[in-house]
Amino acid sequence: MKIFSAAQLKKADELSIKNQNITSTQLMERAASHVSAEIHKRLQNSDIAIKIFCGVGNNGGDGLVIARQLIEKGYNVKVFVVNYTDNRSDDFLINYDRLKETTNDWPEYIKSASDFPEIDQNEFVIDAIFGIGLNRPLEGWIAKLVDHINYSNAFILSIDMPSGLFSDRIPGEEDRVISANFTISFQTPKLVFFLPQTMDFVGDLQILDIGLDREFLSSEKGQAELISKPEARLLYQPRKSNSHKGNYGHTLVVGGSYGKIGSVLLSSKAALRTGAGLVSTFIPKCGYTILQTALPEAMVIVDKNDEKLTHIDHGMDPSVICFGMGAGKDPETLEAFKQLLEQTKNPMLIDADGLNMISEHKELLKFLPKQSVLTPHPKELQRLIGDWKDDFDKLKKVEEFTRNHDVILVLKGSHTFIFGEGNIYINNSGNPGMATAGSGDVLSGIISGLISQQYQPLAAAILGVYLHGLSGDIVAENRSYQALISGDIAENMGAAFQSLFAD
Ligand SMILES: NC(=O)C1=CN([C@@H]2O[C@H](COP(=O)(O)OP(=O)(O)OC[C@H]3O[C@@H](n4cnc5c(N)ncnc54)[C@H](O)[C@@H]3O)[C@@H](O)[C@H]2O)[C@@H](O)CC1
Ligand SMILES: Nc1ncnc2c1ncn2[C@@H]1O[C@H](COP(=O)(O)OP(=O)(O)O)[C@@H](O)[C@H]1O
Ligand SMILES: [K+]
Repeated sequence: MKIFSAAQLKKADELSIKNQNITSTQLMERAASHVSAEIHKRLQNSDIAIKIFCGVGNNGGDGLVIARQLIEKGYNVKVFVVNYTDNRSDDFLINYDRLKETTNDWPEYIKSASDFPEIDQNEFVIDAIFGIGLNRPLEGWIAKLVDHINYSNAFILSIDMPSGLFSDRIPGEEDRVISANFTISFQTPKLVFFLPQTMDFVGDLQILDIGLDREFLSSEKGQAELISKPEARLLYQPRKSNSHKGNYGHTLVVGGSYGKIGSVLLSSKAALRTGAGLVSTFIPKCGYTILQTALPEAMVIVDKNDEKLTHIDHGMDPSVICFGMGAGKDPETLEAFKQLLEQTKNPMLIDADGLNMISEHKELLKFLPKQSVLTPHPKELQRLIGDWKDDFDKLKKVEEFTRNHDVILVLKGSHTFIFGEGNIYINNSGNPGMATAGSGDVLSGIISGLISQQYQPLAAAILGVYLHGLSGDIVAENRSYQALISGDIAENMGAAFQSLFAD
């Protein structure tokens, strides 16, 4: 699903009104009807007290329509107009009149802090104060109202955006933003719903299709693309029945040091479980018995050195080399890594200490094979590209980096971002149970396993990240977040592949 900017969404609204020959009031009615239907489905005529806070723009207009429709269904609704200005949008005014025709319990006006209503923690608050029209931080009593709502501990549903959240910048520390439990947003998600600095304001997220112009939505380039099952499915390449292991490539996993052989084991197992035809490992001697015992399906070649990598003379022609997990940064390992980079022409996957060595020796960047996949977590990224001002600045810097070095970059996190070929992809699978040692090693193996099967590196990164999260989700469902360990993610790849086509 594409992610659009506020300006693009406004354009989509205008085009839809023109091409569908409807008024903006009708579009608002349609959008808000979807929301009230959704609320009705969940509340099932409960007698919970609903307080709806409406701004005086179109987000407030949505709130008024939702109020009217819920009142018509018999819900216990109280409407408050957050009167931050005496100007009103046309559709606010139209829907204000319509609301008055529906109820004698007219909206109350909030013009200062003394007008704030009490909000009980058992009530249901609908936040329709500001949507994508917010263009400056909330001030004075409106900022206080946001605190008042947040501190009430009531359940908060935000319409389109949590009020106070900008669609194109990070709020400052002093800025007030509604902390929603649930956000229902129109047509497409907004980029800030996925950034680490702003995602917590959103709560659970639901996107409602309000029937905006299809032609525009499909032809316009988004700011980013959200990767869920339908998008991941499109990248999948079926296996031919008339095939053999040679068709699925050879993944060489290079890494490990004394006490960290497990990382190579995790990556190698993940590559095999993802479908690589052959998997070999190149490790220090101390890992030989461990690997041969724990993973008999993999071949093992060892370094001359017992405890670290010093000469990576693998003598093979692998489809892809996955480098760095547990490798350490010993000067001899650094030298061996440099030679490996110089010798390798195919795209590589570089993780962990591979990334750290590049960060400390930026001259290595020029030896990176084109279209290699780098998989940093945020700390590794900071070592690689330096500091950033905020998450938007980070996106810009990573885009520049991937362009300058012709690489794919997988920025791991609760929503992993994939950068490549001028686009940003945001992963929508995964869960906090995956915040556990070694889950990054498993991801490296999965992506490498896909590259070895001739997926393009960018497609391998997107599909690999999605499947990794999906596998983690299936494990967490059966075992809980706490009990999930990274080996489970690799073991469970079968269920992830099956689930890709299950519905
Ligand atoms: N046809 C349409 O236009 C549709 C619009 N929809 C709704 O319309 C919303 C956008 O509506 P608007 O463009 O009216 O904008 P908002 O309702 O988000 O904001 C209203 C106005 O408040 C002013 N404002 C911004 N920041 C402020 C601040 N800090 N303090 C005081 N005033 C401030 C701005 O002038 C802004 O236009 C969407 O988020 C969505 O909820 C939906 O009904 C779908 C259809
Ligand atoms: N809260 C979370 N939600 C979803 N995925 C997560 C979460 N925390 C971590 N992950 C995933 O787990 C992996 C952790 O990788 P990494 O930090 O390299 O760990 P390690 O070094 O232990 O292997 C990444 O793929 C990341 O996206
Ligand atoms: K809102």
